[in-house]
Amino acid sequence: MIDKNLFRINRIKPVLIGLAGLAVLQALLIIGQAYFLSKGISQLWKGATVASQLAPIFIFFACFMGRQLINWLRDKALDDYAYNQSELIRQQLMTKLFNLGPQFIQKEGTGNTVTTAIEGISQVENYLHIILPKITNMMVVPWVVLIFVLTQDIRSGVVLFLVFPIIIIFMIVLGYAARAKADKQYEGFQILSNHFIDSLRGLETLNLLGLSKRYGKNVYQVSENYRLATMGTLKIAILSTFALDFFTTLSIAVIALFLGLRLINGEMPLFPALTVLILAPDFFMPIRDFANDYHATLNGGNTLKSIFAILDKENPLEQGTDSSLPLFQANSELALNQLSVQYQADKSDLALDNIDFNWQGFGKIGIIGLSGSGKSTLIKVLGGFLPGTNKQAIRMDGIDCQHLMHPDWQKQLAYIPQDPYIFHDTLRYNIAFYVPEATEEEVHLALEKAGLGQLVHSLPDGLDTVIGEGGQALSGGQLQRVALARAFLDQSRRILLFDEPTAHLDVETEAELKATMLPLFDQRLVFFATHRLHWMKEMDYILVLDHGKLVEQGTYEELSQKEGYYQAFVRKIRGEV
Ligand SMILES: Nc1ncnc2c1ncn2[C@@H]1O[C@H](COP(=O)(O)OP(=O)(O)OP(=O)(O)O)[C@@H](O)[C@H]1O
Repeated sequence: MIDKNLFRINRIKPVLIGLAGLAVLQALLIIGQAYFLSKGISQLWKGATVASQLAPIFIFFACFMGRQLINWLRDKALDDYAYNQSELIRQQLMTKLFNLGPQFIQKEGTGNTVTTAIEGISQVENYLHIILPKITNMMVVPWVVLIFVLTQDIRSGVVLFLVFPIIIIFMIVLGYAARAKADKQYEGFQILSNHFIDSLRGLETLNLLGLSKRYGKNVYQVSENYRLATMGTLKIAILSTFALDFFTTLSIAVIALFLGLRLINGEMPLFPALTVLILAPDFFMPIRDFANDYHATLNGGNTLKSIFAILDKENPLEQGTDSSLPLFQANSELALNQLSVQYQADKSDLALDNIDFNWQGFGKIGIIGLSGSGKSTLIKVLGGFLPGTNKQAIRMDGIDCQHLMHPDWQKQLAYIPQDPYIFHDTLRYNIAFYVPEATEEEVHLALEKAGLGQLVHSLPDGLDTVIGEGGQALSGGQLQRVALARAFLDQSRRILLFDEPTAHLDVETEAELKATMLPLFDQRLVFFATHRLHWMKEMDYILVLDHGKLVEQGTYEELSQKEGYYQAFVRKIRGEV
């Protein structure tokens, strides 16, 4: 019933101890309130004047105000605590997601990860804020009240004591049912998020194929399933609230009945009877509060569980990052030693199979092969997104490592894929992304080199024009130029990784872009994956991949003169075979 994950929150123990202290104080104030109210009323009943009862009435009000004050102080302290902790969890989650890399997000679904990181965190904040005081109150207040009731009237105390476990059992049973429903609801929510983001991404394709209406029905069905799951959770929540209210009200009525009968028979004086009667609802109040909010916070609890499940995931790229990696320079050496890559540990398929390759200094290395041959996978390994299967898969200037996910390495890289990521931000931010401290002149120079000079002048706000999703639309070629401008701006990034950068550009745009790109390759280590043959003439060395194997390597001249895989590939691409 009480979420174990809560105990993993930072500084939770002192907070729980503090809240328990406040709960004891609350309980004493509840008792004080009932005691002095009953005292005043019973004295007035006996004929005392109002003036003579001012002291108990005043203390009653003081206790009442004290309770409100404690609630206020507690809420304020918890506001800060819940906010700070949820921010901390968000940071931990983001760091973990960066460490787990793009493969993890691909597997989990972007929508799911985004929902967890954005919406989920605010649910966790709400959850912490609500659930912590409810738990401590439920653990403390009823018992302090019960001890006092026992001192006033043993029989009523026993009734309260006996009813309590029945209510707890009810809560547990309904809690399990609610959890099962909430899990289903959360699952529905995740499917809905993934579905929604996928639909948005594919909207253009769906429209082009005239399938948007049919797909709309699909979206409706997914959201309908989510609605049904939500209604199921609500039904259980309402049922459990009803059951709890019914049992607690019944118990209070039983106590009131017996107290009334004993009062009529003269077996009990008015003061203790009234005190017990006033205290009985307060005995049940914390558990009712907990149960009511339990359902409202189930999503927060579920999110916390799924966040911790992500945080607990073993970081595949953590080992072997201890030693620092040197800067890649003109005499540096990079070697791949029997590099193999496997996407799914449970499957035997290798995306790269025993690749051996040595390189010294700067230069341009073309990676060529048919679709699925492993070009992108090799680029991902070189970018540090994927590890090799063996511990010495990569050797950088004499340092062996299983992967290159290392800040020392990654800060030397510029990665230019087929669809470079453009942030919804200004053109300036997007270009100065690697070097935020770049001056206006430097940004302009990089833009000129990348062939974007004219574009900037035509944009409404120049460098401050917002691009990316929802901003000023740019063509595929212009987006590639933005990515190139990033690389031009940061001269310290000496390793360039291109993954089919021109794959979906037309021939003219590609030719223009090529002229822009080639000067960038000077004095850099360039890996250029493509299946467009004309790039190979510009390369110093070529790697030919086939089904994950490095089947041939050499200079353009060497490979062109040999009747090997490269020639076979060229013929295939030209449609000669
Ligand atoms: N995320 C992934 N999970 C599982 N398998 C993958 C994943 N990405 C690629 N693969 C598999 O790894 C192999 C190599 O794929 P890769 O994308 O590296 O080839 P490629 O040469 O870049 O292809 P293309 O030219 O079509 O981009 C393929 O068999 C592919 O199915």
